[in-house]
Amino acid sequence: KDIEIVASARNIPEQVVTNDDLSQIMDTSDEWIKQRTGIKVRHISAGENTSDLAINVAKVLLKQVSWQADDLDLIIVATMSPDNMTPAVGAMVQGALGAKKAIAFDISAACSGFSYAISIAQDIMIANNFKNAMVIGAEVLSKLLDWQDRTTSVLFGDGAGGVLLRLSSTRHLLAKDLNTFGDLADNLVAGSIAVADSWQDNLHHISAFKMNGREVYRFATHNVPKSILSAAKKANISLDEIDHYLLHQANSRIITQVARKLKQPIEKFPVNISEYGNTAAASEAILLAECLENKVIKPGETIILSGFGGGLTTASLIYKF
Ligand SMILES: O=C(O)C1CCN(c2ccc(-c3cc(CO)ccc3Cl)cn2)CC1
Repeated sequence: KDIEIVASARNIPEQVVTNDDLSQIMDTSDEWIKQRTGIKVRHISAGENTSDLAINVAKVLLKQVSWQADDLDLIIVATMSPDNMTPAVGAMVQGALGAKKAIAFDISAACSGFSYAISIAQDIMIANNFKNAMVIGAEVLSKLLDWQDRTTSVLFGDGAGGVLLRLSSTRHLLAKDLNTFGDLADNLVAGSIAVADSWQDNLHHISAFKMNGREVYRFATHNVPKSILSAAKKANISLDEIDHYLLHQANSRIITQVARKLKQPIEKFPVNISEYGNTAAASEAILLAECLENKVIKPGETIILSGFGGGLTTASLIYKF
């Protein structure tokens, strides 16, 4: 028993914010952002919250298959920017679809979240003999950013993507390598809700994104190749047998460095960061949906999905279409 990806979709806010727009409100430049990150524009919510993007993805996914909403057994949303502590975005999607049979919840693993969620969906589906699942990565990071902090706010964007999974008798998810480095947790923090000194004065304040960019960058260049090699070993395949490397779109220079470290041609590494910025848990979902829609990924080909970021975490999945 295994899982098979049978549909993919993405939903991106219409509003585009350019690097020049940002240089009007903080001390940065189109040149610096493009050169250091690869980002040209990002899409920023004009009022849509994370659940709105996730529900849009869910509806497009169901349109692609003949399933009804109440055929769904499981809905998992990976997000670090939910609408609420409760209800979960997953539950809001379940309610909006009327998918009454589905159990639905969120998982929080930042930029590794989509890969963690697919891995967890596979385990739950096999353990419970669920026939299908919907897995979505959705973020409205703009609500968490400090738009005066040029070291973080220029890097991120909003968006959502997702897949439908079906229980399958043929093998597809050849290996998974999930890791958490909690000792490095403080290097990427967003949305902290502090406790007031005296309980009746609770602060109702959520903290903005804070990142030790140098440390997270170093962490990624060191641990992403390790995670990919570990997954390839578990799948008993060589790196040359992987047709496409879909890395979390955190920074274009990291992608180049990982390709060089793994001695794999850069053509195997699709990049769309120039259009979206870093969309955390939505990043891999959007990239996967685009690569499937543009037929970059062909039937029978093998890909690796590799997420890395907050936690700190890494997560690599090897999937054969
Ligand atoms: O000075 C420069 O060149 C700066 C140096 C710092 N940079 C960084 C640093 C870290 C990230 C990052 C973020 C996440 C969060 O999802 C996950 C994974 C990564 Cl590797 C992205 N950019 C930008 C260019």
